[in-house]
Amino acid sequence: MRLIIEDIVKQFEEKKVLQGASYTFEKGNIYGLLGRNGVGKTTLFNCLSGEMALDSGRAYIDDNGTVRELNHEDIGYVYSLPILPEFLTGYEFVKFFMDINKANVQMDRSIDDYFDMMTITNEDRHRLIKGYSHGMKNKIQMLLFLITKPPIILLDEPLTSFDVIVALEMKNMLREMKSDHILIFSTHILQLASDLCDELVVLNKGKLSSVPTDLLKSPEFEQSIINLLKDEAHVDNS
Ligand SMILES: Nc1ncnc2c1ncn2[C@@H]1O[C@H](COP(=O)(O)OP(=O)(O)OP(=O)(O)O)[C@@H](O)[C@H]1O
Repeated sequence: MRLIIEDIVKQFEEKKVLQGASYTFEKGNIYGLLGRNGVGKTTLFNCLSGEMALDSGRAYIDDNGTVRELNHEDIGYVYSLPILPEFLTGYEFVKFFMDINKANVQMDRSIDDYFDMMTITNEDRHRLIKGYSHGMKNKIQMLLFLITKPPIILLDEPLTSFDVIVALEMKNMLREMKSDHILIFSTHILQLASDLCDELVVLNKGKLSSVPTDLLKSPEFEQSIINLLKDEAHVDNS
């Protein structure tokens, strides 16, 4: 399966953000989306998830030669600031989520199995979400996608709020999930990007371009990325 985006354009009044962004993402890979503050990473995710309309361009799925338009059910979106019902416990919310999705989803695990996978303690799962830390809320969002298994998962700077132990658990989980999904996450942490990603994609001047894979593990990685983000010309090659 591939997610193909072609010439996506999005602007806010006079502000041009995405200016013909094109890229092909493949199942089985983790992609790191890099770009300077305000370059349009969240805007790209909002366009792909259907939360924002594109001005022009197209996003579609090619599933072994069968082509169809992307729809919102294909996407799981982990927001950098999670939006969850704070008046429910984690357990109540996940139970509710499983109930409303039970017609479409294979329920092969119990609610507790999912909490166990996310290493959320028994005590925490029965506390109100209101008292959860940012990282715990992110975990709950991730948990929802373990249930519905959308083919494409977008993560907007998700791992920044996790402590080192949880970040490691999440990294391992993303690695385990990747064979069945396209995972794209935005980050400003270069170490995380080089550690976790199979491919790095840079958003600069409204366009997407790939970072050569041999750079990922090289000692010059950080400096090269910094040069790339400073370099205005490289986007013309995308
Ligand atoms: N709904 C909106 N209305 C007007 N302008 C917007 C809207 N959403 C985003 N923008 C503008 O579009 C540009 C891109 O914003 P976006 O949040 O996508 O950047 P980003 O790459 O995710 O940034 P950061 O790395 O700082 O999180 C910014 O200039 C932002 O102010």
